[in-house]
Amino acid sequence: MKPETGNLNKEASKTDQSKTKNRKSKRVYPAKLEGSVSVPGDKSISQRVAMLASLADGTSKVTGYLMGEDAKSTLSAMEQMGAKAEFKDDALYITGVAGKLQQPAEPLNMGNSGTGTRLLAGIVAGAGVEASMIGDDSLSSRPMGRIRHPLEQMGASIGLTGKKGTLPMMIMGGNLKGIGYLLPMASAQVKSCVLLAGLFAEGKTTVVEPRPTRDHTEKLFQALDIPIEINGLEISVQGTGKDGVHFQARDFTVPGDFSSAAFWIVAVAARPGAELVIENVGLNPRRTALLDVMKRMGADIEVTVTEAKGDPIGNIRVRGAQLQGTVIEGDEIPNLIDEIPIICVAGALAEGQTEVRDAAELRVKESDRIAEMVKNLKLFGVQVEEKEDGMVVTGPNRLVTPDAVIDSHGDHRIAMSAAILNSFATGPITIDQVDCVDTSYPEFWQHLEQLGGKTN
Ligand SMILES: O=C(O)C1=C[C@@H](OP(=O)(O)O)[C@@H](O)[C@H](O)C1
Ligand SMILES: C=C(OP(=O)(O)O)C(=O)O
Repeated sequence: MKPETGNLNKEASKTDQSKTKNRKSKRVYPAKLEGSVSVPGDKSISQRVAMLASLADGTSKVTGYLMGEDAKSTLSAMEQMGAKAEFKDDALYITGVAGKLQQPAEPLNMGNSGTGTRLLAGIVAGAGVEASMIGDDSLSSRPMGRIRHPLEQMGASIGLTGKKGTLPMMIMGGNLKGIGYLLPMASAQVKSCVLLAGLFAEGKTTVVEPRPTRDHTEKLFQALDIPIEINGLEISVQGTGKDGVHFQARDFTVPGDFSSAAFWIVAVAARPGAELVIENVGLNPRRTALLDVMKRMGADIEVTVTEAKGDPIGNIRVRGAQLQGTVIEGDEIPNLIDEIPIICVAGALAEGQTEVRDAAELRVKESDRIAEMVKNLKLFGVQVEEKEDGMVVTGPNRLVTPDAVIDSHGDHRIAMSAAILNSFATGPITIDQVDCVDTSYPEFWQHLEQLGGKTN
């Protein structure tokens, strides 16, 4: 995609086919990683901004938008429904449809993005446009029944034509009514889907979460003056019903993605003598539980807040140490859900046991992240025991690069975790299917080299 053109549709429809057929691989060498880096824009926030700015009345200037595949797919889908997106002077300008989405002429191709699919399903159902959604192999194996259930309670009709409640998905909505919904799992995607549908519905929609999850949707509603009430785990939005959705465009700054920073935090925290600064990272407290875990494990971490208005943004300084094992469970899990693969790498290097519990959701991410991490850790000689809802890693382990190819199974976080794992090992490793890294962190390999790594 040429950022200048702003027309993302054709690119998005290309992503899937090329993703499954084009199995790019990377050879990654052991290295001491250190220095300073600035990670690209937050994936969760970028996608929510794309959706809300596309619904708004007027043009929003967005700085720091993630140019990763997931954020591009979501923006393309919004363009297919009438929004205009244009890149100019390093910023993205989105002109919204003032609440009136157009019927897309073609299926919305969501690529690899669970967030894009589930959140946008709520908007599409609420807005009453008829649309179908498709995605790549990984996305087409992920559960969508979790959004069908509440959306159908609100009055939409959701067809899932995949074998097991999976994509392709047909959405027919409109004239929704507000509901009260107790979320069966801690999922910011399901919460956001219901709140976004609720925005269009007649009456009030309330969701209750079992554990606190990332609150970017709520924060963006507040920033856009969309009435929302938050009482602990209970969140309500007043739907506009027949009056239609109306809110004014505004400018957004997307901070660096903490989940991308996590790879470098662990790479340095687990290596005594290494030092790193990561700049301009989003520090929303529902995203940064990894920092608490790393501190518990003995890492030396210093956070400097550079922007305190709204969600804090800041710099993270990490100094490496010999880590100690810890237990990660309960309410902490949703606030580090995407960081668990890389936490398991820290566990392999830590003294004693690192135990991950209550994380069965990992089995329905871009891959089964429990099974894939256990398999990869074992290949490197790590002592690890798989559990239904997590794993127990016993360390410290001397990591030996296996004489095997690591398959990412199309999962960006598995590919990046394997690269960091091997940075502590004995020789070069080949990681297969690395193109998935572009979904969240297209600059990852370049940054790995900038920090002293070697790849080819
Ligand atoms: O709402 C979001 O932006 C996300 C929520 C989480 O998924 P779940 O809601 O499925 O837990 C997370 O894993 C995903 O990377 C992004
Ligand atoms: C699970 C993830 O993303 P999504 O669900 O949006 O595909 C992730 O980025 O780790």
